[in-house]
Amino acid sequence: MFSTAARALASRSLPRAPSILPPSRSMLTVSRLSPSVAELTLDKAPANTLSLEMALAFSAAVSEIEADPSVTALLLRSSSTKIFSAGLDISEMSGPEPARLADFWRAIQGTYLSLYSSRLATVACIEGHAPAGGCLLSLMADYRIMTGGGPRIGLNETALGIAAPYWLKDMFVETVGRRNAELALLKGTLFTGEEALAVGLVDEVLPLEEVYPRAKEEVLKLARIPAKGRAETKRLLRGAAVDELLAGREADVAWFTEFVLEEGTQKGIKAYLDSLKKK
Ligand SMILES: CCCCC/C=C\CCC/C=C/CC(=O)SCCNC(=O)CCNC(=O)[C@H](O)C(C)(C)COP(=O)(O)OP(=O)(O)OC[C@H]1O[C@@H](n2cnc3c(N)ncnc32)[C@H](O)[C@@H]1OP(=O)(O)O
Repeated sequence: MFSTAARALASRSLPRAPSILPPSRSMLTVSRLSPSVAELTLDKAPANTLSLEMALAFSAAVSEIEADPSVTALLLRSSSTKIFSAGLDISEMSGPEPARLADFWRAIQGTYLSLYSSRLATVACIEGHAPAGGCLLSLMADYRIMTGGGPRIGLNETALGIAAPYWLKDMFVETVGRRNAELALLKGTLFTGEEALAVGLVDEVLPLEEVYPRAKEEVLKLARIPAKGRAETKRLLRGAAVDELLAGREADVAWFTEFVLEEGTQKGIKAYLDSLKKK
């Protein structure tokens, strides 16, 4: 929906090196809820983490869905009711090969560029945990419905000793407001559904069994809103943020790779990965 030039720039910057595997569709499934509504299901056990291949497959799937003019809306969900997505695949950042690490970050940027700028009406059905990059995926949607009680959502980067990139931080600030964002980002808060609703991070909270039916109902409703007006409104709301990342994409890659490759960061990443595996 954004300018053709911006789109071309976005796709030209995606990894093209021969060492990169082609996007695998086995980590995602795409189906139709109705002739005009697609459903994209994250299906990468055990935690739907965003590896390089997963991030590439995600953007490719969104672009493919968007390329079909009969589709006006998209429902994003997970095949697991326990984990929506556990965020970035931390093993991509542990002892990484620098060129792959840079491609990994370009691919993560690509997930944002593909969904946040989408012409489609988008709903995230968050039945399970959505920390960090999992929260990022849901923030790129237009509407979020989450399970109450157990699962957590939020940007916990600070608690892990890292910082969210500016484009993710900005999307969070836009969603929950400046003060709520400061409090949450500085502490690395992971919210329950009810807490997330109170700060505006999600739009509805329901018992698990009601989340998917309600998300389907909402996306089918949003699909009926006139597509052209919606697409232009989204461009007016989000275009500047998307253009800012497009213009500074490689600087953002440099920020990320330098930070991750530092010795101290590597020690922290390894310790965190080990703690996850020992759980
Ligand atoms: C952390 C340093 C990163 C440095 C980057 C530097 C700067 C960049 C800043 C950019 C922003 C980063 C955003 C991110 O997304 S970083 C990732 C943050 N994610 C998390 O902290 C979530 C970690 N996971 C959990 O807390 C839990 O898994 C859970 C989501 C609450 C679910 O718990 P549970 O149901 O108990 O499942 P398990 O914990 O047993 O997990 C199953 C399985 O999956 C592996 N796993 C989970 N999360 C990740 C992950 N993010 N990356 C890689 N692997 C992960 C976990 O180790 C288990 O594996 P095994 O079955 O083999 O034991």
